Amino acid sequence: MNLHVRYEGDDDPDKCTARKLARFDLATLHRSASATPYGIVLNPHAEQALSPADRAETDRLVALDCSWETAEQALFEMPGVHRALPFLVAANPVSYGKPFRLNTVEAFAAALTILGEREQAERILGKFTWGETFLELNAEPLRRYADCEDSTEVVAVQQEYLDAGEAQADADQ
Ligand SMILES: C[S@@+](CC[C@H](N)C(=O)[O-])C[C@H]1O[C@@H](n2cnc3c(N)ncnc32)[C@H](O)[C@@H]1O
Repeated sequence: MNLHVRYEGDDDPDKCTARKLARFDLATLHRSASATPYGIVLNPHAEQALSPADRAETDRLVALDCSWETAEQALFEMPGVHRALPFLVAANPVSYGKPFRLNTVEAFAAALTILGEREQAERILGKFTWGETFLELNAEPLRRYADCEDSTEVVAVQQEYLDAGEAQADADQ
């Protein structure tokens, strides 16, 4: 799939995973929403979860690279099919262990895996020392999401992980 990034440029450029992908010609950066092509927009505020059914939409994936402080709903206003990623855990050094808080390359890799493009997911993560850890940490949920038919099934699988997390938190109290 073709990877596109609406690049806001307000995060540490040295740690920016989108810039690194672009340096290796693995993604294309766009400086404005209007310059960003239509695609499946990876948007944590979206109402619908990404599922394998979205493969039929387009062969373009779009992420918004900005700091989490500015990642409000309004910044995501761009044309496309907006989808949230289901429960997955970050493996990058900035947000290690945090659910839903993936960086750009992790979000692309998760989406590619759910959409059946596992090799491309491995290729982009291969540029980061911690990249393989993301696939290891999330091996089971990624496999299960990729086996789902549609968004309703993905949400049902996600619920199992959320419930398990709550039960663990209760047991720890
Ligand atoms: C907020 S930026 C932070 C990027 C970071 N500066 C970097 O260098 O990778 C991460 C982007 O990945 C995508 N993303 C992350 N978590 C997501 C989720 N749970 N659902 C949908 N998209 C997500 C979104 O496009 C989001 O804007």
